[in-house]
Amino acid sequence: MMGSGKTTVGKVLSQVLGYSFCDSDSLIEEEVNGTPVSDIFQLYGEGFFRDKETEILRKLSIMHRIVVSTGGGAVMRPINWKHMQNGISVWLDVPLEALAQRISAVGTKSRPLLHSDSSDAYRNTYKRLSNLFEERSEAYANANARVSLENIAVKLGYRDVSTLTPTAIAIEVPLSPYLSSG
Ligand SMILES: Nc1ncnc2c1ncn2[C@@H]1O[C@H](COP(=O)(O)OP(=O)(O)OP(=O)(O)O)[C@@H](O)[C@H]1O
Ligand SMILES: O=C(O)C1=C[C@@H](O)[C@@H](O)[C@H](O)C1
Repeated sequence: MMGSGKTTVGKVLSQVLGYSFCDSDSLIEEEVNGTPVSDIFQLYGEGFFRDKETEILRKLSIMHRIVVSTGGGAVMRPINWKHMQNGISVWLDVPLEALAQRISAVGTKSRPLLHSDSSDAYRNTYKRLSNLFEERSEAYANANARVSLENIAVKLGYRDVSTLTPTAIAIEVPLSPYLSSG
């Protein structure tokens, strides 16, 4: 989901593994001459963005030793799963309240599916995230692994998921069954 920390945690994970890191949104922006995602949506529409996203995921899927942060909506196209299944997919499951807090703190301008001029940024963001999550939760569950911030917080004895650092989250990604020791 948007704001779940895919980029932040993904970068830490790539450092731990000694892999390179790529953010699919950034690659799409580069391909459209440095146009920000929000402008791509506005100028060319979501369908254009989604086609670029699929093409970028296809290219990334043949690369090795790389951690990819995808856009939160990539899970909705079956063809994207075909590409993602060349690697190990991880669902970073963050409570919607925490997502809405993070996103409304920085504003929704760069996130076209959440943006509104509502005066109550938290409530608006929470409502839109809830709708998106309802549409997507089944698709997220296709991931090879789910990393639940709520579960990590309970395990570490924290009351609030916002106390969890990106490193504490990255080390909970259950990759050992997939990585060879050689
Ligand atoms: N564990 C964390 N603790 C505190 N803040 C965090 C944590 N993880 C991410 N953040 C903050 O939340 C915001 C969103 O994080 P990030 O950009 O990594 O998410 P994302 O899943 O890549 O989002 P998007 O898909 O919308 O680009 C950033 O401001 C980031 O600094
Ligand atoms: O969840 C989504 O659908 C999106 C997430 C962002 O990373 C971008 O890919 C775009 O804003 C759409």
